[in-house]
Amino acid sequence: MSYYVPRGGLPPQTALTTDRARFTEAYAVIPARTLSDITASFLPGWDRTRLWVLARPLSGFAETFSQYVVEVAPGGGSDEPEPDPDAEAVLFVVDGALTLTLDDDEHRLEPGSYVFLPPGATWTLHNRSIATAAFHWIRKAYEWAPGLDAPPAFVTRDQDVVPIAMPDTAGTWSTTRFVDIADLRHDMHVNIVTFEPGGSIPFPETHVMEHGLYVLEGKGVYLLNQDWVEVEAGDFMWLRAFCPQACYAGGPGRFRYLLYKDVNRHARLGQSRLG
Ligand SMILES: NC(=O)N[C@H](N)C(=O)O
Repeated sequence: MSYYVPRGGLPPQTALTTDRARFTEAYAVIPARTLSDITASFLPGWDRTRLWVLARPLSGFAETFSQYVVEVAPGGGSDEPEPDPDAEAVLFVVDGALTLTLDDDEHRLEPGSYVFLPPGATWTLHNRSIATAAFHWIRKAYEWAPGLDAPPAFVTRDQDVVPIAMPDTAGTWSTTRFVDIADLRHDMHVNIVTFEPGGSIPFPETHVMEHGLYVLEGKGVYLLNQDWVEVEAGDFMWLRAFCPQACYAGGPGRFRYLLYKDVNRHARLGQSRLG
């Protein structure tokens, strides 16, 4: 498996400023080279760590998630990584080696490692190696549902999960699912979508679920609302609810992205006009 790893820095002064960056009512595109030193920030409680915030709720409670790419230098990390007791999270490692403690267990994470953390999980994360490590961190306020507990934490790897081919696509479009879709304790899915060259989403999927799409590998052309946008490894797309979406994989290799999606809960009701 190979995953794009942002390196920061700054584009050279000779670079053109035209790029594919977009911010519209329905979606945003953050091209890979936008993850420069200028747009990095730091977090309280984290040592020798910087991050790029790719997504966050923008208009009150209308959006559901936040997403970061986090870079941890040797000796860095956190003993108190998550300040919000309601936050659930997925961590997906793209570079280097990290040591996770989860309750009393220690896990060595490597590129492809995937961690689900329910709200209130007891965890720490450190880089005890001599090289920089990087991971994606997707966070959401967990929505409790009557009669259901929060799902348990787990650690797995992209390499160990068999992708499920979409029907009638001859295997050119598949999804690596890290949780059972029948497990309604989960209110978010973070999957990896893979297209072989020539694979496509051949219709404008339009649905209430929001998305964060981080391109891990390859390139493609993506329909976002009314616009076709070329995207490549390291680019991030933020899609609001209902944003129509389709794509063609560009080849010559696979086109893969990490996909966030909110699922399995009632739509919040608007404010009552009665009384
Ligand atoms: N843009 C996407 O990859 N969307 C997925 N098919 C999905 O919504 O599950």
